[in-house]
Amino acid sequence: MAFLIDGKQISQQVIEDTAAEVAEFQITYGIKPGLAVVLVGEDPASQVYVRNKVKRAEEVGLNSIEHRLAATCSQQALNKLVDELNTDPMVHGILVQLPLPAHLNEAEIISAISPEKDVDGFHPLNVGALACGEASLVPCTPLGCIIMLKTVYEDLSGKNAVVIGRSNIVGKPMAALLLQENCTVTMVHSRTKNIEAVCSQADIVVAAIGRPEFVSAGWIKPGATVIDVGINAIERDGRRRLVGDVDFTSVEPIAAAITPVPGGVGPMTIACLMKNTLTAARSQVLARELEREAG
Ligand SMILES: Nc1nc2c(c(=O)[nH]1)N[C@@H](CN(C=O)c1ccc(C(=O)N[C@@H](CCC(=O)O)C(=O)O)cc1)CN2
Ligand SMILES: [Mg+2]
Repeated sequence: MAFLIDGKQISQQVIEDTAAEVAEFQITYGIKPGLAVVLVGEDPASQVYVRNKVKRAEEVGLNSIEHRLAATCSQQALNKLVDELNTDPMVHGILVQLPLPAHLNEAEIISAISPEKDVDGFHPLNVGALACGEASLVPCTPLGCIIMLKTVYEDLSGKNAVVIGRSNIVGKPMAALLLQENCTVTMVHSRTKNIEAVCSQADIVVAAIGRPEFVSAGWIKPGATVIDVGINAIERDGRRRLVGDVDFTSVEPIAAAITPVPGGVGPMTIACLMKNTLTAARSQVLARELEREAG
């Protein structure tokens, strides 16, 4: 039986640590770090995630600001809101919930967010900084995966890690972070040949492909650690269920450690957003102090 990497418990610790640091920040600087969450439209899953983000932000003591725009809102209106948030000194972090309705250009909006307030770590400047090993604001889901992996391994150096999926939100930044931890990293995707054989060599498998229960027992080396980023709603036995990208039932007896779905990576994503907001607030306050000193 594998060790269950408990995302709920680990995320609670991240939340508590961040709350303590937020309280200290407020004492030192006399302001609360501010997080603005922008939701466009009424996608039911996005509404749940945004509600949870706002709830967690309040719990850690952030100044939480929520903006809701209609699904029909124009690119111009969304750009205008982002511009206003960029210049608002009470806002240190800006998050635009994805996916956006199809008529809106996601890349343009992500690039419009000021890089120092980009708590999702999706802005091209932050992506570049991560590639150079210099990032401070890194995407929340991969950051959460690294924190979970560090509860299993004291040192990730030299581990063979395979990342399944090459999305900008998870796969690519995940590979960059694992590389920063000195793992030997392989990325596999829909065009990879012998994907199963590649995965079965891995000490660490991170599955982020968005296909329910795609990774099965034959893909996993006995004793490997499996991080399941997938959140897929399926119907089984007439009931709606959430399953990951990993076939938990067949993989769990083979792996040494595994994340469950739900209760694994998901809660870590939200906890890391709180952590990133504090990081962003600290660096903005420091930058302003330096500007003042320079006159
Ligand atoms: N701007 C962003 N958009 C999206 C991101 C993101 O990081 N930034 N990630 C995902 C959605 N997401 C956060 O936004 C997210 C997804 C899932 C969870 C979560 O806690 N899931 C629970 C199960 C929830 C349920 O019951 O439906 C779990 O896994 O236990 C948190 C955050 C895409 N968009
Ligand atoms: Mg992919």
